[in-house]
Amino acid sequence: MQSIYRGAVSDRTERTPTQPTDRTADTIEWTAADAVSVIRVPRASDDKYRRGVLGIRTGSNTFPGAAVLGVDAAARTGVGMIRYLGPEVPTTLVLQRRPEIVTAQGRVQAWLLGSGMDAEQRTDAETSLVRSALGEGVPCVIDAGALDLVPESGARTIITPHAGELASLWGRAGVTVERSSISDDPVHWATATAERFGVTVLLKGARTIIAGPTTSATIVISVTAASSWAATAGSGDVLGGILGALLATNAPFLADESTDILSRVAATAAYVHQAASTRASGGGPITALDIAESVGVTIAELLGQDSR
Ligand SMILES: NC(=O)C1=CN([C@@H]2O[C@H](COP(=O)(O)OP(=O)(O)OC[C@H]3O[C@@H](n4cnc5c(N)ncnc54)[C@H](OP(=O)(O)O)[C@@H]3O)[C@@H](O)[C@H]2O)[C@@H](O)CC1
Ligand SMILES: Nc1ncnc2c1ncn2[C@@H]1O[C@H](COP(=O)(O)OP(=O)(O)O)[C@@H](O)[C@H]1O
Repeated sequence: MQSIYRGAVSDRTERTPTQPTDRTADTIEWTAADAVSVIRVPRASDDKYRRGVLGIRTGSNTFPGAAVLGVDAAARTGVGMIRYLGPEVPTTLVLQRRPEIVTAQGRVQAWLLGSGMDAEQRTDAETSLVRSALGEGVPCVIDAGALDLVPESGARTIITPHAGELASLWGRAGVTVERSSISDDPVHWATATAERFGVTVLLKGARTIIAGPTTSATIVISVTAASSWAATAGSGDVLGGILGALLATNAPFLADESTDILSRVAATAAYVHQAASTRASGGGPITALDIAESVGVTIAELLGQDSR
């Protein structure tokens, strides 16, 4: 199996940061072989629970589509079961699209939280349900409208902001930073955020950057999109679903709270997302749902390239 260190150092930065980090980051570009090393193929001894159950609290009556997109992408990434536990409107739409989804509460191996939520419109009841998920001690993906709760999250958390959401996260912590500053130096800001908030950061963009919080794990990972057709509404909600499914299926390997593994899982989600976008696009325009629909065949092709 290829090492994550193969593919090597593309930019080594030593800088005086504007925020408290002095970490020197070696950035590697994630490869198909790296992604394959993280995708868990079901075995004869597996059943739906052994494969992993993903809990999803996403969507709102304002943004129900985000829930459908994330659920669809997670289902196509491959997971034993999805428990979708959201508001009424998205629940109806999710079940119309995917009757496989379970809407009853129960144990999960990972949570996907926040896509399609609006922190300012969230009810107290919804906030307390998200808090309760964060408090369960299972690995979590925090996206979009749950990012305000990052300071309350545990160690095994991956956050998936775009540059604007990351600027807001720092703003709430009392540090003003422009969205454009983050886009101009995503490696720095992903690293600084991971250290400041103690979470694994997947900073979205044409070049997605993944950084973990530990000072010992100095590797920062990049995933560079082959084209920009994926810059379309709901594309990030699809990424959240892919990541949630990969997190749930890798849950047995996350028990040691290794943040390095979280970075590998996050990078694989970004890789699968960009590969599925490329496959769906074929050089032309795509919708977010097109990306989700091509995830299964994209993973099959990745596994077919594996030389193990
Ligand atoms: N199908 C679904 O259900 C979908 C649901 N989605 C869900 O929506 C939620 C919000 O996520 P988001 O990333 O869209 O908004 P957000 O982070 O608040 O950034 C807003 C920034 O954009 C800017 N801006 C706005 N309009 C602009 C314009 N025309 N041209 C230029 N700029 C413009 C605006 O700037 P302003 O207008 O204030 O100057 C502000 O800076 C989230 O929960 C997500 O999951 C999405 O995934 C989409 C599909
Ligand atoms: N210029 C670009 N080229 C390629 N991919 C992009 C580009 N801009 C954004 N993306 C990708 O598209 C997705 C957008 O996510 P996000 O900003 O959360 O949108 P949404 O909230 O509409 O789902 C991310 O996966 C991001 O990496």
